[in-house]
Amino acid sequence: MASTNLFSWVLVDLGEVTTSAVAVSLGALLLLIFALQVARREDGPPTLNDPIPGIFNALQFMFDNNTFMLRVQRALKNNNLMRFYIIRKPVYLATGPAAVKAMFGRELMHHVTNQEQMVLFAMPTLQKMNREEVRRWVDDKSGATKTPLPGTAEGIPQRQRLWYTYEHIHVEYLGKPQNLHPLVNLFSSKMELALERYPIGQWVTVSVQDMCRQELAASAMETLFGPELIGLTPDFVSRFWRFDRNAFKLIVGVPKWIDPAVHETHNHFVDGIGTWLENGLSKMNWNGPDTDANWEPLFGGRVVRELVKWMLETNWRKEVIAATLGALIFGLTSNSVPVTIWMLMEMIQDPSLLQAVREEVATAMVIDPKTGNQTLSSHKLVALPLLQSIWTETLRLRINFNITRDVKQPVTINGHLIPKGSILQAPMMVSHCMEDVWAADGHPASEFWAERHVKYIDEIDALGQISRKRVFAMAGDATSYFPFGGGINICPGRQFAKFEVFSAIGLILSRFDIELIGWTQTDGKPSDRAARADLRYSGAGAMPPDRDMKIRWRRIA
Ligand code: HEM
Repeated sequence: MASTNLFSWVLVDLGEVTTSAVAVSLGALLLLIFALQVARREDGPPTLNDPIPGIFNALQFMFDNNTFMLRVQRALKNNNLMRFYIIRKPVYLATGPAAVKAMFGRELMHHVTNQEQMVLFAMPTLQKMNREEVRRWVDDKSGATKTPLPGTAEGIPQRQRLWYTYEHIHVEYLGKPQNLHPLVNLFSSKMELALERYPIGQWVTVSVQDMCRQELAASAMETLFGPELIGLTPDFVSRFWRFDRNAFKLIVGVPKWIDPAVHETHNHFVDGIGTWLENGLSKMNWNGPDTDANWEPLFGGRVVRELVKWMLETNWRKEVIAATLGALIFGLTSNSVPVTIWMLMEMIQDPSLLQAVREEVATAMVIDPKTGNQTLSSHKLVALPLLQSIWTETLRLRINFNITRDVKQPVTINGHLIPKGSILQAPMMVSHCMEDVWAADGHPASEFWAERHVKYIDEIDALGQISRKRVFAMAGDATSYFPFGGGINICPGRQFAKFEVFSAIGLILSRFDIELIGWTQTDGKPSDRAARADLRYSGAGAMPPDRDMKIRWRRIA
C-alpha cells in the first residue's frame, strides 16, 4: 500500500512536494501538468468542476462535505454519472438503476467490492490495525462469499478466510431470525426498564436528545455487549458520543497534528472496550454452555462473542479486537439513535400526527399468554403503515452517506467504461432527494412528509361495510433508496435497527402522555426555530438534529 487513507492521498502527496523551495516549484509544475492532464481527459462522463484539479474537491469532500454534496447534487441533475479526482484516483459519482445494479447486484460482486475502502480507511483508523495486520486482509484474495474465488484459498481453512468470516459472523448472528429475535426482546425489556424509572402519573421535563442518547444507546449497548461494558466504565456512553462527533475525520485519516481530539476521543472510547474485553476474557469459560448461548452476561449477544472468539483464534492484538468491536458499537448506535430522535421530534411537533401514531401503536398491543398482561408485539409494530412511512421518510432525508466501492475489474455503467482502480460512489443525498422520484403534489422531495409512503385502500368486511385502510407503499423506486447500502455489504444490523427504533417509539407512545414545551439549542438555551440537520455530520451517516426538543411527559402505564 503506497498510502494509508484519503488524507494521505491528498496531504502526503501534497506535503512531499512542499518540503523545500525546489520541491515547491517542482510541486507546482507537477500540479500544472496534472491539471492539464485532467483537463485533457475528455473521454468518459462529465467531470465535476475542480478549481485545483485532484485536490480542491477532495479537501472539500473531507472538510466541507455538505457544500461538496450540494455541488454534486446540482451536477447530477442532468447526468447520472460524473467523475472527479482525488489526486490521480478517479472517483465516479453515480445515480440510477444501472449504477445501483452494478454496485449492489450479485453479478459484479467480485469486481466491485468495499475491500479497498476497508483496507485504506476503516482498518488503520477505526480498527487500529498496523501495516502488517492490514496486509493480512490485502493478502486474502478469496472474496467475501462462502465459496472462495477459484484458485485463491487452496489449503486455507474457512475460518482463516478473513473477508468471508467477518461478513458471515455479522450476517448470521445479527440477521438470522433465531439470533435476531432474542436480541430484539432483550432490547425491549431493557428499554422498558429504563422508562419505568419515570414515576407514574407525574409530569417530568425531558430533553428528547438526552433521553435517546442515553437510554436508547445504553439499552442497545447492553443488549449486544452485556452489562459490564457500561458497568466497568460508567461514562462509556458519553465516551461514545465524543468519539462519534469525530468519527468521520478519523476514518478519512485526519492526522493527530491537525486535530488531536479526533484520536484522543477514539482512544478513550476503545480503552473502555479494552477494559470490558479483559474482564470478559478473564472470566469466560470457552468450553462451558454459555459459548453458544444467544446471550450471556460477559460478552452479551452471540454476534459479539463469535467475533471475539474468531479474532482470538486468528491472532489479532487485543487492541485490534477492542477497536473492531468499537466499529460494531459505532454501527449499532450512530444511526439508530439520531433516527429515533428525528422520528420523535417529527411526531411530537405535530399533535395530529402524534395522535394518529399513538392510535396505530395501540393496535400492536397483545395479551402475553404467560402473564396475561398487555404487551407490545414487536412484529406488529414493524408492520404499522404510518410508522413505517415515518421511518422511511426519516432514513431518506437524514442518512447522508456516499456508499463507496472500489472497482477491481473494469465495469460499464450507462455506456461508460469505469476503469479498474476507480472508486464508485452512490450518494444517498442525490438519489434520496430526486424530485422526479419522490415528490408528490404539494410535497417536494426535500420536505419531510409523514404520509409520503402511505396509501389508502377501501376494504369491505363480511357485512359489506366499506372502511378505509392505511397501507405502507414506498413512494419511490428501490434503486433510489439505499440508507442501508446494498449487495453483499448491506448493513447487517438493518433488521435489528428497525425493531429497535420501532420498539423504543412504541414503548414511549404507549406509556406516556407527551406535550411539547419548545425547541432549545443543544446547551439548553431557547431556540427560535425547529431543528434542522446538523450539517457537520454530512457524509458520515445519520445527520442528527442541530436543536433539542424539550417536552413534558407523564407515565401512564
Ligand atoms: C438506522 C440505522 C442504520 C443505518 C441507516 C445503517 C446504515 C449502514 C450502512 C449504509 C452501511 C454500509 C453498507 C454498504 O456499504 O453497503 C452499514 C454497515 C454496517 N452496519 Fe449499519 N446501519 C444502521 C444500524 C445498524 C445497527 C443497529 C447495527 C448493529 C447492530 C449496524 C451494524 C453495521 C455493521 C457491522 C456494518 C459494516 C458491515 C461490513 O463491514 O460489511 N448497523 N450500515
